[in-house]
Amino acid sequence: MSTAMDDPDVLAEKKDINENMLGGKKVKIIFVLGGPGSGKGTQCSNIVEHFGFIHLSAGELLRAEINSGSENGTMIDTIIKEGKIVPSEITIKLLQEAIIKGGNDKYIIDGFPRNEENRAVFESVQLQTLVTYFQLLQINISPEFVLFFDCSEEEMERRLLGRNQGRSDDNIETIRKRFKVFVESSLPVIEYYESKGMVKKIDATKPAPEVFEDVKAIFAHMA
Ligand SMILES: Nc1ncnc2c1ncn2[C@@H]1O[C@H](COP(=O)(O)OP(=O)(O)O)[C@@H](O)[C@H]1O
Ligand SMILES: Nc1ccn([C@@H]2O[C@H](COP(=O)(O)OP(=O)(O)O)[C@@H](O)[C@H]2O)c(=O)n1
Ligand SMILES: [Mg+2]
Repeated sequence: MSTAMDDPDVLAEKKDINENMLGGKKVKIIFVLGGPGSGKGTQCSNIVEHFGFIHLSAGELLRAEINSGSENGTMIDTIIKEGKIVPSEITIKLLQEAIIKGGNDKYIIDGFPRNEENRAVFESVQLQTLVTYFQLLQINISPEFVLFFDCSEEEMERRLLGRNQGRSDDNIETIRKRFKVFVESSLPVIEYYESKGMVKKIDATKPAPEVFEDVKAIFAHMA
């Protein structure tokens, strides 16, 4: 019986993905979590520079989606301004597209999963991905580990108010809402990974170069 999987175009695309993007290697994923302003983006840039990962920021992908004028843009914009979490299907689709486009075998994903739904839907989509169309993609279902930047709210607030990137959510009213969402929805995800012994916690209140020394020690052990 002939299926879509036998379509020559589909087969050619699968072959390209396998040969050009992944070289038969498993795709490794590390989640970088921490409150708003804890320094995720800053340290991810350092990790890219020193350890050859591709950095995907869920928040940046969502902001790019707003700016691209996509049909979901207005809805995403409203949710971000309220400090709430965008439906997982949208964020995961953007992440998956970026992973496939990235053509690398190691990714640091920053700001994701931000709630239990993010985590559960990502796992189920990865499972489907493995057994259906992208069976050659071998994306691991669970991250290698979770890097958690632990920082006080007082310090995070100071950093966000000084970030000056013109973000619609870096105002005191939205910042307070984001802190609440972090405590109520994101910390439980970190606790979940902690219960599995997968969290590497870093004191992120220190100056950025000192934080990177601790990050380096973790990644050096990985190599
Ligand atoms: N360790 C640090 N100490 C002081 N300021 C920092 C530190 N790390 C990052 N920053 C600054 O704080 C702001 C938020 O950092 P960012 O990396 O964007 O955090 P996140 O992605 O977690 O929100 C930025 O203006 C950044 O330059
Ligand atoms: N997994 C995610 C990540 C971000 N977001 C949204 O995007 C906003 C900005 O995320 P971000 O990671 O860029 O923010 P920071 O923690 O870097 O300050 C969040 O406050 C959410 O509204 C989301 O809905 N789901
Ligand atoms: Mg960020």
